[in-house]
Amino acid sequence: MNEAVVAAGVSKRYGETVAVDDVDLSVADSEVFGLIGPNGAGKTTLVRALTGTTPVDGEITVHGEAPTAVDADRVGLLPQSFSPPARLTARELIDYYGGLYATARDTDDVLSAVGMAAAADSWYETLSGGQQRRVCVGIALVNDPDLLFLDEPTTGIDPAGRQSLWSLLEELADGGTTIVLTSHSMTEIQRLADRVGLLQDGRLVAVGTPAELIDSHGGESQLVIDTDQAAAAVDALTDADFAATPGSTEVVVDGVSPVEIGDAAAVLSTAGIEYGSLAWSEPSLDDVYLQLTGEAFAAGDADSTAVATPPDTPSPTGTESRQEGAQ
Ligand SMILES: Nc1ncnc2c1ncn2[C@@H]1O[C@H](COP(=O)(O)OP(=O)(O)OP(=O)(O)O)[C@@H](O)[C@H]1O
Repeated sequence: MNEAVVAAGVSKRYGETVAVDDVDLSVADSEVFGLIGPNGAGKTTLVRALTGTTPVDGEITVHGEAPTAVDADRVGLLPQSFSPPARLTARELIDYYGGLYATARDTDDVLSAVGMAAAADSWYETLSGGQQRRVCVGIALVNDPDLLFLDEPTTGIDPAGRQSLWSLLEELADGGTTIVLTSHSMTEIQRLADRVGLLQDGRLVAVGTPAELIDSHGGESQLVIDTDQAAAAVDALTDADFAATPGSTEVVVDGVSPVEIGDAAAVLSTAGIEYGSLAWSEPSLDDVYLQLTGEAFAAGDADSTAVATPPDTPSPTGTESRQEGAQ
């Protein structure tokens, strides 16, 4: 398989700050590579290095050439901070940036692909933040690149808009476009990326497919039982060979497969233990991120978990999700 991007021993210092620290990385043709990591980890600096917009130590090739020498018609870039002329309409901006390339996609196609057909004739400065970001994504796509760098493409875009941009990026990826994207949304990365690299303090500390990373660093699936009889529940579950640990009003059972949820419920019923809900979750990229960075997430970006409620008990108290993501 051909490599679209290869970085070897790439480092970047800003004075005393080591923004990128000896990173080796390769991205194959048609691959979607996601870069994750805390604020200040070096994601933007690495994207800037790979696109030749900042000089670095080390070796980088893009389509076999130095990033500054590569054919601009083949590469698209959405920087993290990008402010196109404010008093041009969305349509004029797509037209304008398209005119900078030898060939460009049809302006109306681009506008509709990024969900901006209806507001195409509004000045950029009058658009909402999310609409502005959509226009910027459109600008990055306008030359129909076969290699696309997107630095936090969906920041500020509402959930429906994000879903449609994810579909758009999936279509591009299915069509063979190589994509390097950064994101703080683990949902986004898990959905889009074939492989993921986690940067921390400038170093690439883990690389792999989402499944590989979850396998190595995500921990086990968990069943969380909401009950006032935590100690008795732990005793009963432990006797039945479940790995149960008590909390104040809950019991956490590690390593429970979906088919074992019913067995755990039966153990509780047999022991006469009342509970409010059973919430099952499998490890996700969020858990990998938490494990490797030691950071905690803010609320938001919840995905689904399976919840079972016993008969004749109060309504469930809610779901616990291990797929909460920082946005
Ligand atoms: N132009 C600059 N001058 C000085 N320091 C910089 C500059 N750009 C980035 N840095 C520093 O380099 C480090 C990496 O920053 P970078 O923007 O690459 O991180 P990031 O992972 O993209 O963060 P975020 O998730 O907040 O976007 C940070 O410590 C940042 O303060």
